[in-house]
Amino acid sequence: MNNKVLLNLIDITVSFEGFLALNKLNLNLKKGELRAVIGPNGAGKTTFLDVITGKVKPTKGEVIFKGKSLLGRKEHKIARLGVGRKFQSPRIFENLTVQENLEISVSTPKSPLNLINKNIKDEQLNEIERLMKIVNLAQKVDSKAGSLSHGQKQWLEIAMLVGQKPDLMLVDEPVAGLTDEETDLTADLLKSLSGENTVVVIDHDMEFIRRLDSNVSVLNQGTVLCEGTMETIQKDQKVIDVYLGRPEN
Ligand SMILES: Nc1ncnc2c1ncn2[C@@H]1O[C@H](COP(=O)(O)OP(=O)(O)OP(=O)(O)O)[C@@H](O)[C@H]1O
Repeated sequence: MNNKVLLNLIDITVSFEGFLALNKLNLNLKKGELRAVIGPNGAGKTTFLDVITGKVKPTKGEVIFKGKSLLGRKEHKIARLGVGRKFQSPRIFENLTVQENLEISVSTPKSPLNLINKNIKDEQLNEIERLMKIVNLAQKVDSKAGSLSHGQKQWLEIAMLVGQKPDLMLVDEPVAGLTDEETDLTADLLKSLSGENTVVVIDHDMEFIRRLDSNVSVLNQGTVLCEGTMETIQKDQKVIDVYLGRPEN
């Protein structure tokens, strides 16, 4: 892993008709880093992702990605610059096979036409094989994506995201609704992707976050309350008061 900063959020404020969803949020990410972002409901986690992807325009502040400001850029331009996002519920093509879904993700330009024309190069087929192994779906290549378990659908979508080779992967609540075993496998998968990939993961499941073994940013009321290893944040009284001390955590 190198120490190059990939993403820099500086004093980001987002106001929704006067309500501050983000309030002078500062956060830096290094290339190759895996970062967990946690915090109580309404802390601003989704808004934080929305600012990076360009869905929400900050009222104040600056977002620097690969040395360039993202402010004022359209969502698709930011995606093209190398920001990929996985939403909470899988957005896969249920009627296509696992292989076909991955063919779409690695095809350039991205279009189902490339799939219909079987416009897939050898190196892309190799990449698909590699991705299927990473997410443990090699036995399911010809299965319709719709027939996969919820966990397998999540992994397929993660593989599709990796296949697009983004410089930054944003992963929103990947383990909601997964079994304990699937949750552990998802943590191991995301861990294995870091180094090569820079990954931000948002979730509420503390066992999952612990297993990621990454640095954690705790958001509260639109700002970073605490940052550090799981050990560090668990001992922080502010974090205990606003988040970890609550019975559901
Ligand atoms: N478009 C909007 N208009 C007004 N308020 C909004 C809008 N989007 C979000 N908010 C408010 O901003 C705050 C932060 O919301 P956000 O969804 O970012 O929190 P979160 O940490 O992702 O919460 P959760 O864990 O529940 O998903 C919340 O109080 C929410 O109600």
